[in-house]
Amino acid sequence: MTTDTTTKDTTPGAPTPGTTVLDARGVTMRFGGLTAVNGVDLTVNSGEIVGLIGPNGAGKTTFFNCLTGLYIPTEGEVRYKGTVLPAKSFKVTAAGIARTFQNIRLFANMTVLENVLVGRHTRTKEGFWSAVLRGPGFHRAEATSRERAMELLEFVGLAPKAGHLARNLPYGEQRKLEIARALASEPGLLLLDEPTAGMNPQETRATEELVFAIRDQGTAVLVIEHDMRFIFNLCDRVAVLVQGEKLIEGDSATVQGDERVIAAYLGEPLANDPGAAEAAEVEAAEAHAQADTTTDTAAGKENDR
Ligand SMILES: Nc1ncnc2c1ncn2[C@@H]1O[C@H](COP(=O)(O)OP(=O)(O)OP(=O)(O)O)[C@@H](O)[C@H]1O
Repeated sequence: MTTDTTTKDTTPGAPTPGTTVLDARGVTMRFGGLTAVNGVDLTVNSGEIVGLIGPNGAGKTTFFNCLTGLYIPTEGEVRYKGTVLPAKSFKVTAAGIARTFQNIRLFANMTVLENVLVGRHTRTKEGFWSAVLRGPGFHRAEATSRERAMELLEFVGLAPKAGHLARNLPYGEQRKLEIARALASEPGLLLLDEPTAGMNPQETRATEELVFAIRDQGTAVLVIEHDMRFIFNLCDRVAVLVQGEKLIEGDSATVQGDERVIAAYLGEPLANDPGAAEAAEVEAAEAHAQADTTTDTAAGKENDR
């Protein structure tokens, strides 16, 4: 795996830096009466790593699910390279968006190599009969897939463990394998949902290098993460979700220094935030009740005399 964090892909056919890969507009997702994501706009350009942060329950994973066809947004539109995405996750993967999940979802009893090969299926043109009859076309395609899968394992540093069962890998390597499997579909955009959750500092640092290398190979990245140091080191741009709405978006320095972001993480009420009116009402009611109790107590003391 290369650890060069500065070079950009200059091979022919690589996307022009700065072109829009993902364009999400007004994405809203409601579950009954709960609005988990509310009118969120977000773009990711080629050559970029964009971070999506926010407190627990802010709507980050729901937004990811809207991007990958797992959920059909109640409102809004998601375009990948200018085309509106189909509302089926396998079609979204075929279009060029791959993802990893918050909780590792590997095929535990398959080998490391087989897990990556599963990720290749959207890029394999051989059909059902070819697989059943196992003709020369099938064997050629299988050999190409294995070669590409081994390249990816080399890239993430797991080639020596290609024959191991996935369940026997240490945690950090299982996360790497998930990334390799996602890359096997040759995505133009990779969505990572909490890629460093449960990792030690060395594993987190290695993941950072891996994400830079993925970006340098021409894949744009959108990443959800709670580890702020990781996010602010890694991302060109960071968007903050709070209670389903985008609070702010900017470079790491801007977002890190924004008082509203700090307040959102500390749980302080924000000016103009979605729950501010209700919080103010509750506070006023509590203050009123407190005042009544004080008066009653004073009056009681008066009557006791
Ligand atoms: N399938 C669902 N049905 C009903 N409510 C849901 C569903 N999925 C998520 N929610 C709710 O939507 C809100 C946003 O949840 P979501 O998991 O997207 O937040 P998050 O920012 O990813 O949180 P975390 O950082 O804890 O993973 C939460 O109130 C959650 O309970």
